[in-house]
Amino acid sequence: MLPSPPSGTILANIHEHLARTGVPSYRFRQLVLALQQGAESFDEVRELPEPLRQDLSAHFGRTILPLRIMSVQSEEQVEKVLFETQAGARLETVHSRYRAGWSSVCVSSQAGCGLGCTFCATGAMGFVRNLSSDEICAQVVHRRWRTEASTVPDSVAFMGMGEALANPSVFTALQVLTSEGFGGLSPRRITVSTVGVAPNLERLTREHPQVTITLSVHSPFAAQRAELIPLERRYSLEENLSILDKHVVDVRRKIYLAYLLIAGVNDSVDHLKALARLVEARSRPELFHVSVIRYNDAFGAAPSYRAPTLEHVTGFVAQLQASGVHATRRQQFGSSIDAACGQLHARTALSAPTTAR
Ligand SMILES: C[S@@+](CC[C@H](N)C(=O)[O-])C[C@H]1O[C@@H](n2cnc3c(N)ncnc32)[C@H](O)[C@@H]1O
Ligand code: SF4
Repeated sequence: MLPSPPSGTILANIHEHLARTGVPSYRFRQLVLALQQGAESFDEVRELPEPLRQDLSAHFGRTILPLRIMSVQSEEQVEKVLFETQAGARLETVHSRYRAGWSSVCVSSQAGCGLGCTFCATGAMGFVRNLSSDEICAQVVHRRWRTEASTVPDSVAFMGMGEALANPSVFTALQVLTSEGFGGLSPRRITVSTVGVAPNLERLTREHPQVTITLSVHSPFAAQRAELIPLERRYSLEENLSILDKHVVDVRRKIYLAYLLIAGVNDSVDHLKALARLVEARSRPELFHVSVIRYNDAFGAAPSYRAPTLEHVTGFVAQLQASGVHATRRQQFGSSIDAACGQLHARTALSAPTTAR
């Protein structure tokens, strides 16, 4: 027996329509199974009788997935896809394949972002709109990254375009993705990265306690953090950290603190020491892991920003470790096709040939 799909999703609307028109519930199960196996239109669900397929197409349109591929760019194991929603908004999704067949998808939660962080290409675009839960889930289950072995990628990161915790539909998407019978993904394999929308961070810890959380820190000093991440003025780093302090005690799961290194801006010894003190002050410091990110050139970001040298990044990580902080450098791929952290701006179609399928 399938659980009822979360309301507001296309699955819920189909479920309701089938029940209202007296269609037996096993037809809905057949449809969900076909979707999990890659069907994208009602026509493709051959298990359903033709009149039912026609009725569903008439009510919901031919395509079940609400995204159309506009262009694809690849670099080694990374593929960036520019999608367009049915309403014409554009967003990018990045799929990576690692050794041993592991794959990961980095999804967008918004078209653009309204939070205006000064180092981020998506922030420079401004806010276009929140993506619906269907548009978010469609990025995860898209048949482009389906393999014979699995219908969904091994892990999902909300690290694409937008601030996930500024979009309430992300909560519905998490429900769908983690529900047995629908996405079926382990919440531990989902990461939500946020600059810290405190009330929704608290909600995330309550409703999805097993989801992995990354909080973007980027400066241990409030005044500077507010320059880099204007949302600091509304929800401070301290407020967000105190939510996480409680959460780690409750769930004993690792929390990631992202620290973006920009040369000459936030990479000094004073920054390092203050960051180490910030971690030491946590309720369970051993459960906080600092993930150091080297700045990627980002379209529309402050022109003076530069990436520190690799040696400097490695040294920063080593010194954090020497201070007793769990820290590593985040490996990044795809920068030559603007697919790395902070580089997504959904303008690929202007320069890239369409190789959609
Ligand atoms: C694009 S954001 C999306 C998730 C969420 N809005 C956030 O900021 O945490 C994902 C990660 O990319 C980082 N990022 C943004 N701009 C970057 C840049 N130019 N270079 C490297 N990382 C960047 C963010 O700080 C964040 O840790
Ligand atoms: S870093 Fe995250 S919150 Fe800031 S502008 Fe970019 S997507 Fe938005």
